Amino acid sequence: MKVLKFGGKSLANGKGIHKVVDIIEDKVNNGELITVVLSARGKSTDELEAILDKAVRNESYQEQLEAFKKYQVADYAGFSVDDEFETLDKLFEGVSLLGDYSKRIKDQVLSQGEVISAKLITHILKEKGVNAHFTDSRELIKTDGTFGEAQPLDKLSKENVITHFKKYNGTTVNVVTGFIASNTDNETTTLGRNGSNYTAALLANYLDAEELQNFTHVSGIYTANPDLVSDARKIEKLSFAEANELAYFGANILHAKTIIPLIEKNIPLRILNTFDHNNRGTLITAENNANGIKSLSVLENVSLINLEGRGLLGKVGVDARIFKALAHNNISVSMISQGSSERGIGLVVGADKAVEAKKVLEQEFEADLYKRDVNIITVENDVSVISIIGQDLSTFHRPYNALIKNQVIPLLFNNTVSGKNVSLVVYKNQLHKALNVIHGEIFEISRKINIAVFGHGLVGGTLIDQILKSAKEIEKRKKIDLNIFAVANSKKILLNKNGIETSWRSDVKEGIQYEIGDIIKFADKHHLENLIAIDNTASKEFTDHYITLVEEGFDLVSSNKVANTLSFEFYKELRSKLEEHQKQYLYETNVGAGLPLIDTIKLLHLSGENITRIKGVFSGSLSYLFNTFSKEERLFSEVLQEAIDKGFTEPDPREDLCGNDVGRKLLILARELDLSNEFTDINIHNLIPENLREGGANEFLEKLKELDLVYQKIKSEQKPNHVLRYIGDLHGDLFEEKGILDVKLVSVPESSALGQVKGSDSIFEIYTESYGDQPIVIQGAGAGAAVTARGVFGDILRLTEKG
Ligand SMILES: NC(=O)C1=CN([C@@H]2O[C@H](COP(=O)(O)OP(=O)(O)OC[C@H]3O[C@@H](n4cnc5c(N)ncnc54)[C@H](O)[C@@H]3O)[C@@H](O)[C@H]2O)C=CC1
Ligand SMILES: N[C@@H](CC=O)C(=O)O
Repeated sequence: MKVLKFGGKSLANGKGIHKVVDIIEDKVNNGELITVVLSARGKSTDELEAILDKAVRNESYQEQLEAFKKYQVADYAGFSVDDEFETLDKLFEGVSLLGDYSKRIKDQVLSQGEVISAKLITHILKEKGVNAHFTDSRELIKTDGTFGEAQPLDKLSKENVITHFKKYNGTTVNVVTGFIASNTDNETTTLGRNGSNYTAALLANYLDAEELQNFTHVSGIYTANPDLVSDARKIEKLSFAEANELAYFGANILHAKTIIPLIEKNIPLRILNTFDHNNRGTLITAENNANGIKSLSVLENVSLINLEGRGLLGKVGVDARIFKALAHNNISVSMISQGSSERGIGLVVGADKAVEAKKVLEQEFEADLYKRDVNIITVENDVSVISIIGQDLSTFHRPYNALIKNQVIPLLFNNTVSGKNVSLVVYKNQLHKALNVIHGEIFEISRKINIAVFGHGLVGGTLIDQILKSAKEIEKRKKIDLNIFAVANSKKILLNKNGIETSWRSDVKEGIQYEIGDIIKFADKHHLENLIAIDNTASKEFTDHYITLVEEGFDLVSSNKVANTLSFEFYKELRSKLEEHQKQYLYETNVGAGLPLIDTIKLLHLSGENITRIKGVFSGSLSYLFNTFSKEERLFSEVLQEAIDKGFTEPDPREDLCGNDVGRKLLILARELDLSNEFTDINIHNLIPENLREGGANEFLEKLKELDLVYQKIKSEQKPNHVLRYIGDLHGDLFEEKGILDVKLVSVPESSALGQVKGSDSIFEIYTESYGDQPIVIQGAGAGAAVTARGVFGDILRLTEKG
């Protein structure tokens, strides 16, 4: 015999109830021996409770009661539950008159939900020719007299069940009311919330059932609640011990007490979906899983009570007093954690008990509060407990670090000594994000990295295309899901929590106006984790948002060099904010575009290698300009225009020509060596003649030809076999506070290392103490959207590894 239990959602009007009847019919037609246990339909129990509350306040409840009745008989001609409705009318009338009701009355009211449900299904089954028998569990399950949470009297109940099932057996399908029972005076009692599951487990136990099938609206037990974690996976098999842990820690389709009767008789429990009944669901048996399972469960309606006081230090019996006082008032503690100094003790209790718990503790510790041994007892209401079932402390650092990185700081955590379970208390408004972060970490599911791209010009646009093109491959190889949820220019933003599409260029035109706070709110609203902001602008204004972004949990990647070349004070402030919030800032493309320069210098410096000088052609655009102009008989303005058209220059090419861009790169390298130079310390040879320095970029571009004569003269005045190069040179005593930074145009022999540089290549000569006169040379394309975007992409991937 199999016991089938159907929950309220399965029995709701519409699709649900038909599915339930189909499942029962199918089993009967297959010759299976079954017993059916039912909950009240839809939200009937909650509705009956709500009507009761109105009645006791002497408010009008008739309309709600009529709606309840209508729902129960809807579409079922010939089905009558007049007796139950009459009972309800009388009970509500009495409660309304008295302005009071007892738990006994409440049990009588609520029990009608199950009775109506079982009667209806019996009626429908009979109409379909199934030999169904309505079975009122009050005649079978006998309990003690604790109304609202009665305990079954096993011996008596078992005898009743066996006698009943001897009489109604064979092809008869007993349709049993769940949740309700009666005491030895035959008064109605209930088994507490989730009581229908308990009824089913008791019947399975008494009847030595082969399996208990619990039909719900979900397809089994998941690694986390799928409503909160979209990547949650179904668990195929669980042991009772694991199920028990899950049940205790809030997996609301399991309840600890329902498992015990099954464990006793080794009866497998299968969690199934009424709406997808071909799915095999989750099977729970006595068999232990070799690898153990991991799952996240949540207790949402809890409060955190904190008892704080210096005087608790070393005092014996403080915990005992807490537990005794709370237990005396029937308040259960689901979690406790205390500092080794015993100065603070945190307890988790049900949210509905928090006020009472605080009062009880204040009474218990009245004298200690007076003596200031206890300073304060506080209640934090908006919290939830996440339990990582199957987790021990050996690998807990991974989800924990991920939480901190995502700015979810647990208020309290504890673990079990035996068994595997770590629980954390987090603020409720961070629950969704916390679950997703932990889930992504503990399962080998792709870790989602949520990226906001600011600036979608040459570099930004190329980067977005590169990411979209490689995202699938990266997910396959590295289990990282790169999700671009925002693309913005200075005015408009395109937002999509599930990631932008390849049509982003046209979509962004339809974007909305925004302020930086809107992106932060968007990320918060959609619980986006592992946030990275990418700055592909050349804007000073945008760098004003860096600190806010870091404070709001974003890592930063930037091709924009401005932030690293503002005042040294800002440079330090940004780094201290990054440290404070455990965020990263990567900017490999700031010097040398896609070349691995910053990383190399950082490593050399960190490993104690003394760098004595860095010299070279730092600008890709000016490299192209002078390499080409020196070699070919062409106009300076024509070659310059070519460098602009190839995307080598800054958005405003004057930034290259005036030396600022090379100056910035030099300053960035100097600061990597812990020098505290300011931009004003750089000696820059400005390539723009003074008469062309005023006015806007467009005006300048119209006058490019005026540069031709100037540079033709410089070119012709060189020594033979010499070429022009625009170089950066960081030298001086680099162990002092500041180095010497020069940016200048030089004429060098064509045969020298600098003289041989080609195309838009940059060359960096790094002199160190160990390498002596032979510098480490890094050379390659120093500008261009594709190489730069690739460098930014590299920084993003580096960040995902650090995470
Ligand atoms: N082109 C190259 O070879 C290299 C460029 N870089 C850096 O890459 C950055 C981007 O360069 P390009 O793509 O060539 O410039 P671009 O002019 O093509 O693109 C810049 C984009 O930033 C947007 N923007 C400007 N202010 C903004 C703000 N406040 N908020 C949001 N968006 C804003 C603009 O609307 C534009 O879409 C620059 O900082 C540049 O120095 C770095 C290394 C090499
Ligand atoms: N404009 C810059 C681009 C890279 O930083 C250059 O020419 O090098």
